[in-house]
Amino acid sequence: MINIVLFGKPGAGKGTQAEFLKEKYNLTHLSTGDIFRFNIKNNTELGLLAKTYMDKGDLVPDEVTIQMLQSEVDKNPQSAGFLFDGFPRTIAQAEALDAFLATKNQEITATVALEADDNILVARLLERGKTSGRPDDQDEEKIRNRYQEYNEKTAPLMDFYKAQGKFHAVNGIGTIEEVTARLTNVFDTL
Ligand SMILES: Nc1ncnc2c1ncn2[C@@H]1O[C@H](COP(=O)(O)OP(=O)(O)O)[C@@H](O)[C@H]1O
Repeated sequence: MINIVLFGKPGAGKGTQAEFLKEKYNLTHLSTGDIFRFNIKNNTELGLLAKTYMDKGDLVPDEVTIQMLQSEVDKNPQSAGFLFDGFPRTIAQAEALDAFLATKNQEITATVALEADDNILVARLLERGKTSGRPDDQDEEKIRNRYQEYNEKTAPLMDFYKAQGKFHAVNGIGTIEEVTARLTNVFDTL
């Protein structure tokens, strides 16, 4: 069983690459952003709560996010492994994930980061905002706020996983196929 954290800034291409990787490696793809958006669409209590944070580009509180993620993992007891996308995004989430997996005699196998320059990513998100309908992609100020959240709360995770010897990075700039090939090279060593 392999459990991978797909890591990277907003717009780095995690969702796009996850679609391919989950098929090739037979992993259950869990995107916290997608799960929150599904809840917003269906007007659930969780969705209404998450929306107040997401629309501003703020992170949803840890307690809510951790609980949701754990319940999604528990919905897939037969899974051959998980591909976590957009989670963990804070040290508290990463610690909670380690503790939760340990209760199942599991662990994170590796964290694989997609790296790209902020200016390229902001341009990508504004482009995506034209068609995605996502409010957080349509306003440069909200996008900048997401990067601030990333720098303050998520970037420290790189050292967290490096300290465990689990951090790998690939260049996220190039065609989708080029980036997929780089990711596959790393996954095949795990
Ligand atoms: N692990 C998480 N912790 C807190 N908030 C989250 C988490 N994952 C997603 N979110 C919320 O959902 C929003 C969108 O996330 P996501 O779809 O992963 O897009 P992106 O990576 O492009 O920002 C985030 O800005 C945040 O508000």
